[in-house]
Amino acid sequence: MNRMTPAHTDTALAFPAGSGETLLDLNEVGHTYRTRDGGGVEAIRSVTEQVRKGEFISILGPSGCGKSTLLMMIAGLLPTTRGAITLGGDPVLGPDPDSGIVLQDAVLFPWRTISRNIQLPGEIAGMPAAQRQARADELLSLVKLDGFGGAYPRELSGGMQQRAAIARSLMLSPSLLLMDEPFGALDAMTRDEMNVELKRICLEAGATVILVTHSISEAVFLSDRVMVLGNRPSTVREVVSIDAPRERGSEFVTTPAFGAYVGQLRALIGAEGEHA
Ligand SMILES: Nc1ncnc2c1ncn2[C@@H]1O[C@H](COP(=O)(O)OP(=O)(O)OP(=O)(O)O)[C@@H](O)[C@H]1O
Repeated sequence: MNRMTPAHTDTALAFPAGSGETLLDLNEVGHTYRTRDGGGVEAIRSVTEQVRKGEFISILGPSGCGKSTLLMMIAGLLPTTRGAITLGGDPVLGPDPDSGIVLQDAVLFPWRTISRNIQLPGEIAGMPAAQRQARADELLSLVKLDGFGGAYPRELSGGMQQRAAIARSLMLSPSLLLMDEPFGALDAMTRDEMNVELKRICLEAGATVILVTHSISEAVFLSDRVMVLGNRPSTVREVVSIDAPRERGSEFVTTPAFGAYVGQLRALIGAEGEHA
């Protein structure tokens, strides 16, 4: 299985979004939760979509429509009850080191230094110590935490902790990075800064990313394509391509194109959908 190679800036930037081969294939994927009374909650009815190597995809939709459910199925943390998912051509049947995941809470171990937190997936995978440390140093630099490897999580701000969590998710160079509201707990200004950073990190790492967010503006800022889900039981309402240069600075949000995409997505989601 091809793995994303870290920090190959030139290659990643020269590589236009979605020109690569299919990495992730969702084929009529659905999930119905079984309830204790023997009934069921159909969260996702049917999603069919292909994600190509190097793409950044956001999933938007009304609260409770099944965004996290879909992400957990892609991560192999929740089984599909309908359809099938393949990653790099292989069926997703359980958690796979080829998928890295970042959640709203950074979930760093407080008794481990930042470097040792970042190295954890490498330790679990049996990576030799020297190789782990070298990779952690590389990642600390990628997420601009040079010099903080020996610090403990409590010594870092929320945004810095999330950057450490992103670095940890990249430890095993996964093909796919899955993110569920990674900056949802941060204040608005830090969140904007983190989005600029995330865009840079993903382009430098050549990452393929699927992001669940409630924020329309975040989705437009970061994505090559935005998948809009409808109300539960969900299907894909529309997939909107964001036709803008892949390298985006904070000035992108002031452009008419940005405003037009935000308006289009807000109309698609409807009043119940979202905030920004
Ligand atoms: N373990 C469970 N058992 C039964 N129903 C569940 C379970 N987990 C989630 N659900 C239901 O499935 C639906 C989809 O939940 P999910 O968390 O995927 O939605 P979401 O779009 O991520 O929500 P939000 O935007 O509010 O975070 C919801 O109606 C939820 O109540």
